[in-house]
Amino acid sequence: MPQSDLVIFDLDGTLLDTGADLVEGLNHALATIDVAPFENADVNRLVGQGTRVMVQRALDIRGVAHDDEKVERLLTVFLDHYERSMPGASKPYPGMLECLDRLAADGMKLAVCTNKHERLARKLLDLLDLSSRFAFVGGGDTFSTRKPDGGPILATIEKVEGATRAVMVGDTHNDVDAAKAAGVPAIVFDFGYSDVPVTTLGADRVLDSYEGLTAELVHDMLAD
Ligand SMILES: O=C(O)COP(=O)(O)O
Ligand SMILES: [Mg+2]
Repeated sequence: MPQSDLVIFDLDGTLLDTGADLVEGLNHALATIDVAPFENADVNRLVGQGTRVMVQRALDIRGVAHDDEKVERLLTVFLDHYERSMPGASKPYPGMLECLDRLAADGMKLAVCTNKHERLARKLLDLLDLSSRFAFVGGGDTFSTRKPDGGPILATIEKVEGATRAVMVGDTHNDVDAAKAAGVPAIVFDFGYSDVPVTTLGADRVLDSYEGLTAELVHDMLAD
């Protein structure tokens, strides 16, 4: 089996602009208990640790007391609505498809490591006709830990046959911290859902568009 370099992508805020659909689904769930809706711009303080944490954060921000049962009930309403509405307005960021094409043309393997439920991630990628581009897709419930732990990154590398070295591409501290914990170089995009300036995250490279993500950059980073 020839060795391939692997580029691991985060999903929400990195491959796909999913924020409006996540906020819409959240608002649908919150409306059932008369909690005021959020704006799309609030996605940065809500998304990142999976949908259960998104619901908990929303209730915390609104000052609504919650127990496991309340969170579970809202999560079920959210998931049902979100999944039925897919793909909604979720779409690739500009230049993403061309980027995947050129990395694959260079012989690189591609994978997804997201904190989104694996089922939701796979379904969304299927509906957008993107699944065949990835050698492996793992979600927040695929492994025993989730980002910012390094485990999911190491497990993703193991799952992709022939992959020994990888670069992680993401949008938040979860991605950079997970990459560091796994000993893998990190690239962050500045157009995603980080709640702090991405320049403070400690990534090896900060990019403002997919145009800058070239096979040459990945080779350089792996050679460093
Ligand atoms: O759904 C989330 O909360 C985070 O998803 P991500 O890891 O793909 O950014
Ligand atoms: Mg993300």
